[in-house]
Amino acid sequence: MSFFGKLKARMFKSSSKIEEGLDAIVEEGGAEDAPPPASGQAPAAGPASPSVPHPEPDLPPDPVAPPPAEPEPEPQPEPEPAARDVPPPAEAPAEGPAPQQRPGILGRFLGRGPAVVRRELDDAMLEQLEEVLIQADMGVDTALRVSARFAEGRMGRRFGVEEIKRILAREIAQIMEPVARPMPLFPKKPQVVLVVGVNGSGKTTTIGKLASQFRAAGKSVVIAAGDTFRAAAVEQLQVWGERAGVPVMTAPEGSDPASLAFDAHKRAEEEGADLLMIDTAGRLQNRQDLMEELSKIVRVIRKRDEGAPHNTLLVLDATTGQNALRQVEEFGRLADVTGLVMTKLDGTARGGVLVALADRFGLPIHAIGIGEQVGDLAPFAPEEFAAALVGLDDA
Ligand SMILES: Nc1nc2c(ncn2[C@@H]2O[C@H](COP(=O)(O)OP(=O)(O)OP(=O)(O)O)[C@@H](O)[C@H]2O)c(=O)[nH]1
Repeated sequence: MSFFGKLKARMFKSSSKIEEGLDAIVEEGGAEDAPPPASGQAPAAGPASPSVPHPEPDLPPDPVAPPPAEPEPEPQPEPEPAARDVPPPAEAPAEGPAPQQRPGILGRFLGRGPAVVRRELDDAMLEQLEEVLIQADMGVDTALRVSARFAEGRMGRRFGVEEIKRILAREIAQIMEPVARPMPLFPKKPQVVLVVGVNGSGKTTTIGKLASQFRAAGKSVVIAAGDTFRAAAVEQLQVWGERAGVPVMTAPEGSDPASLAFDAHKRAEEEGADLLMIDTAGRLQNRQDLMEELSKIVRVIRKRDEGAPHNTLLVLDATTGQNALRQVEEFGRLADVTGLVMTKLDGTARGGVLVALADRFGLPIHAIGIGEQVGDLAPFAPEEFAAALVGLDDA
C-alpha cells in the first residue's frame, strides 16, 4: 500500500473531521448546479467566475522524502511562489471540477454529468468554514488565516465540497512545506540526539523506531535510557534495542541520567558510533526538576562535546490536540528544541494541530508516527498530510 493509502487508512480513522464539516456546510446552503455538458468541457467554478474550462491540475506529485535514516541532509523545500501572507491569485489554476464530477456511465450515455451541489461563498459560509477548521484542532488563529486565504478573491463564487477540499489542501500544504524537513545528519561522530517530551508522548517508541531505521540505513547507534525513573521505559527501550541490534545503556533506577548520558557518550565515541540517542523523563508537572534534569544532561554532555546535543527532538502526541502547542512553548523554554516528531496521528480525527504548530512556531517536523510498529514512523509529507486532513481521496 502506498504511504498515502496507509496514512489515509490510519490517520483520522474516524474519517476526516474537516470532510464531515464541509459536507454539512455545502449541503446546508447549497443547491444543485445544472449538470455540465458531457462534451468534456469542465464546468466553471461558479456563475461569478469567468468560465475557465481548463481542468484542475492534480496536486503536485508525492515528494519522495527520504527516510529519516538517509545520511544526506534533505534539500530545502522548493521556495514558495508567494510569500505566506500574500493571498493566492484570485484565479489560481486549481478550481476546476474534482474527479468525482466526471460524468458516470449513465451520465455519459445521456450526454451529461452528475449534478454537483455547490454553495455560494458568503460571510456565513466562511464563518462555518472557520468553525470546521477550529473543530479539527487547527486553533483559532490558524483557522482564521487558512479561511482568509481560502476567501481571498473567491467571495460570491460557488463551490462544491471537492473544490473546497482541494483549495484547502493546497493552502494547508503551503503552510506545512517549509517545516517538512527530515532530521539533519551531521558528519560529527557521535551525533547526539536528545529526545524530550511529556510522559507517554511516544519518546521511547520513537527512539526505537528511529534507531531501527538508522540501523537499516547502515548507521551505528547507541541508545542511553535516560528515563531512569521508570523501569518500564528502560525495559521497553531494551526490547527495541534488541530488535534493532542497537546497544542500550542503562543505569540503576533513580540514578542520575546526566552521568548515564556522559558514559553513553564515552562508549559511543570509543565504538565510533554515528549516533547517540538519549531518552529523557518527561514530568511536566514538576517543571523545576525537569528543567534541572535536562540542563544537567546538556551541561554534562557538553563536557565531552561542546556542540552537543546536535538535535533536540520534541515528541508530541497528536491526540492531545491544542495541548501540543503549550508543550512546544514549555519545552522550548526548557531545552533548545530543534525539531518535532508528532506521534499517534493514527489515533485522532483532528490532525489540524500540526498545521497550527507549523503556522505558529515554524519548527521543523521531522517525522510522524502512525502506529506502534517499527515501520510506522514516516517522513512528514505536506501534500499527503493536507490531503488526508481534508479527506481528499488522492494526493
Ligand atoms: N497508535 C500509536 N501509538 C503510539 C505511537 N507512538 C507511540 N505509541 C504508543 O504510545 C504509548 C506511549 O509510548 P512511549 O514510547 O512509551 O512514550 P514515552 O514518551 O516514552 O513515555 P514514558 O516512557 O512514559 O516517558 C505506547 O503504548 C506506544 O506504543 C504512534 O505513532 N501510534
